[in-house]
Amino acid sequence: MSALHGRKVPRVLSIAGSDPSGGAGIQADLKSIAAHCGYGMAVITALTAQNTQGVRGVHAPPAEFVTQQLDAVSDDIAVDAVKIGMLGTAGVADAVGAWLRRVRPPVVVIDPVMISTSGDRLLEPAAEAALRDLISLADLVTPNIPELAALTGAAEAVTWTEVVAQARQVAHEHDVLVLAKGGHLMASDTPDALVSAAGEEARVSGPRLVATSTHGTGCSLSSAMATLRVTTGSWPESLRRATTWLRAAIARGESLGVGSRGGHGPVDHLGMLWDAAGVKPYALEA
Ligand SMILES: Nc1ncnc2c1ncn2[C@@H]1O[C@H](COP(=O)(O)OP(=O)(O)O)[C@@H](O)[C@H]1O
Ligand SMILES: Cc1ncc(COP(=O)(O)OP(=O)(O)O)c(N)n1
Repeated sequence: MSALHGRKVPRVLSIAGSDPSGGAGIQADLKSIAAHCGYGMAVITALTAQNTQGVRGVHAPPAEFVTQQLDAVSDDIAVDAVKIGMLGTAGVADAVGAWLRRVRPPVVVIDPVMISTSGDRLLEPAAEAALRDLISLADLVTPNIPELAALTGAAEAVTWTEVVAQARQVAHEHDVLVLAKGGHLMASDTPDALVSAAGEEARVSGPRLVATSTHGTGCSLSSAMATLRVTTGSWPESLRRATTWLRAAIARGESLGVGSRGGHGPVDHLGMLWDAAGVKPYALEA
């Protein structure tokens, strides 16, 4: 961490795809890192043409150019934590894996992005093996329920017990800590838990918010976890702080006025900070 005016600032690199509508991917990660007082950096693995309603197209850069971006950052800057999101192609996933083996930042979080909530593929099927290899290099992996099913080969979990069982299987097979997420359950609460091969290590839960502003929640949570792990040194404490923040960010997402044409809007990553700091950026009152 760098020391700035007595503060320790985590330098956090997001390796992910771009969402031009600003709610998911690199754009969500940078806002989430900033909301947790980190210095955010971004290596772009894919360009998507998407908005709050769905993905219209994906454009992948050559894998060599992803390596060039990664090296440009790590040759110059000490990376305290890395968050890996959408990888798109097998070539890009392999390039990220090769860099990770060479550089290995102290904290590595992988959000195994495969399919968006709108149902669009963000990882080509041929890249799934490369993604599995990457997971074994991570400290924490953060699959949602469909991603857990893809990783374990099981049917999608419908109960929290099934979620935890699948997360334990991933933890065992990849020797990694798993953040199991209950966002996709048909339940009145939304449990999230850190799961090792031995079982649940820490759980948080709260009532399910009646909200449409859930685009990019997985991206925002995983980059918050990467940043907070550097600051707190503890995964359970990172989970507690990240989910408390995320719930508030979901609750106030609608006030952004983004996604009001029938889509899933983004969360409000930074509004709480502005309120807490007494900053009044909006010309609401004369
Ligand atoms: N309606 C909701 N109310 C409260 N928390 C939610 C809601 N939907 C998702 N979350 C939270 O958002 C985070 C991401 O969860 P999830 O939707 O399962 O993953 P993903 O965004 O990767 O599909 C989790 O912390 C989950 O508990
Ligand atoms: C560029 C990009 N990366 C990841 C996602 C998926 O975002 P996620 O946080 O899993 O949430 P949903 O958008 O699927 O709800 C994405 N859409 N775009």
